[in-house]
Amino acid sequence: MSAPTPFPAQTLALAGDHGGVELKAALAAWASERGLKVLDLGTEGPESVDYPVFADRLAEALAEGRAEAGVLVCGTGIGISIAANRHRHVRAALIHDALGARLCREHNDANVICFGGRTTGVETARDCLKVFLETAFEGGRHTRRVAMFSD
Ligand SMILES: O=C(CO)[C@H](O)[C@H](O)COP(=O)(O)O
Repeated sequence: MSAPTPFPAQTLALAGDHGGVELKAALAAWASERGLKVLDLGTEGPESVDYPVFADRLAEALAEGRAEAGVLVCGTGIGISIAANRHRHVRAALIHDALGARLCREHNDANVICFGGRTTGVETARDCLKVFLETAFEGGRHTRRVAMFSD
């Protein structure tokens, strides 16, 4: 059931706090069915945990080449995206719709997509993740701007 993807992600890492645990599980199952390797970095259950820890875990997995793309989920997706973007190699986008999912790849070369488990439904998040994985970075004028993130 694997589909060709212009975003060369073979392994998708997922992480999140207790506010995102159910959405993360649904997205992990979807990604696995789609033929992606899935690296679930926790959290596993409903016990309260601190989302920066999980943003850091995912950033480390990307830096070490254990995954090429990531999904982060907390209650709103806000805190975990802020935490993830403190890492220079992470370009994390908090996404609510398919247009955002497309544009964060085309314009921003996002390598991590973030969702709110308390704000975004499973179906919407799945649609957004599909678009995210199927959309290539456009390059051109956006290359210069994205390079400025790490200057
Ligand atoms: O969305 C989040 C951060 O942006 C967290 O999931 C949220 O703050 C956790 O809240 P609580 O401890 O009340 O479950």
